[in-house]
Amino acid sequence: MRSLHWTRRCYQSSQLPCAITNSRKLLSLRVQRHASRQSSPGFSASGPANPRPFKGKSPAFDGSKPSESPHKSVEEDTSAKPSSNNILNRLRIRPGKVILFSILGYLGYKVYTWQTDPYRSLILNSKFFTPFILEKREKVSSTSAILNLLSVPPGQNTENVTEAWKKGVWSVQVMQPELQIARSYSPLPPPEDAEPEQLRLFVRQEPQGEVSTFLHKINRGTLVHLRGPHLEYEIPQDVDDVLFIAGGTGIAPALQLAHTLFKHRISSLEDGPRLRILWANRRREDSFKGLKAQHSQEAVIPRLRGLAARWQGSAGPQSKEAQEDVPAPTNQSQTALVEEVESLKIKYAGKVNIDYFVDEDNSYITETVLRNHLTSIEHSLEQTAEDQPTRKRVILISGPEGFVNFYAGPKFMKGGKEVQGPLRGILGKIDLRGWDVWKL
Ligand SMILES: Cc1cc2nc3c(=O)[nH]c(=O)nc-3n(C[C@H](O)[C@H](O)[C@H](O)COP(=O)(O)OP(=O)(O)OC[C@H]3O[C@@H](n4cnc5c(N)ncnc54)[C@H](O)[C@@H]3O)c2cc1C
Repeated sequence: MRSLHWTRRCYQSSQLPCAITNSRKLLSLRVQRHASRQSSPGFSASGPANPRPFKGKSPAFDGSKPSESPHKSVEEDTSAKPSSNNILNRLRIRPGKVILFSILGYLGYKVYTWQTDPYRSLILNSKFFTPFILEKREKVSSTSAILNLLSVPPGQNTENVTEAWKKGVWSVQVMQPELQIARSYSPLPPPEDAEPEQLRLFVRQEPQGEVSTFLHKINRGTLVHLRGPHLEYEIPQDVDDVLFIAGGTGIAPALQLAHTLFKHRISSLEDGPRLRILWANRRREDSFKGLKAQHSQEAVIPRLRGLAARWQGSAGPQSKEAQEDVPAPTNQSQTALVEEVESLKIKYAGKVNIDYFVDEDNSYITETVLRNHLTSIEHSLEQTAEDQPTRKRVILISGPEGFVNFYAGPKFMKGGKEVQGPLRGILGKIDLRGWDVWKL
């Protein structure tokens, strides 16, 4: 401000040489001010101003390291704590690229594990639901049908299903796609000419039952999703006698067991174990043209009528519509399932025995019936085998929950798992002497 004042005074007095001298003074003053700003105390709060402000060497000019620069204190402070950005900057990698490569790497890993997952090639697996196509549905009675399912795509690995057939009784879960709920079903043994990728389910349609109704309503060609196999009972290798008490669709595991015992376990029929099946149905049509029930005389006892109602459990009475659907017995042929059951007796003559019981005919599996069967098995063994005390014997019960409870007592949930629970019911009253019992 002082120099400007001088300059103005000089012009006002028209003293030009004075003005030139003042301008020179002003210019030199400005240069000094600029120099002092360059060596500003802002860089060094307490230290003296740079004694050689214009002669200071810039690293850009002489190639010396940043530490030799007059501005080094600031640069050292920022590089002392390297941030991830600094590292990426030094490596010339942009964060966007890192994210992109991470996603690509993850997707690559997923594709690799999916390709090499042993479950992927299996027809069925216990982890995921896999698709099958409904090829055929054969009506067995007014309420039940056999569904033929084929795995898609064909040619998949059937190893685990073959293994399940060798072990014993197993099931698959079927998914109802809209409600996303699943129920268990026991596949029927494959017929002689069956494709390995084929599974057959014997399903009774429960009134208001979600999954069973879905399976009875879908059209041929519909995809059905299955998960399994789930082993329900591994048949002991050394079993000699099996008594199988089956209620309704509970015949499916009995046929599985026969398949395992006689198809996979024995080298000759003579060495094979003996299987006796007691099959109870509510309605005549379910086992029509099976052998006449042997115990119908004692079934006339009125008390027994109540027993059937007890094991029928949750299914409740048949609807009027369903009753009208029942074909007249005189026009009926042997059902597909009875045919299969009967064929066992022919194929494995002397080893397999089947008795039918029908509520409508007042024939029931009573305590007396059970006692008689157990006695007759023991009696026949006395005549055929000397080592009978060492024989391995098993009683299996399969059917609706009420049926199993009625004969052997309920199963329990323990620690999130289903356990057998104590033996109760009719079998709980009988001295079983060496027979093991398994509730399915
Ligand atoms: C290991 C295993 C193997 C099996 N194998 C077979 C097999 O081979 N074949 C077979 O047919 N079954 C089999 N079952 C039974 C099967 O899993 C189902 O329980 C059966 O099909 C009924 O299922 P759902 O979904 O149709 O009936 P759900 O919907 O579960 O209904 C069950 C019952 O409750 C009643 N109910 C449901 N909703 C209502 C309502 N709103 N009001 C009143 N009542 C109602 C229905 O009437 C029905 O009787 C097996 C079960 C197990 C555990």
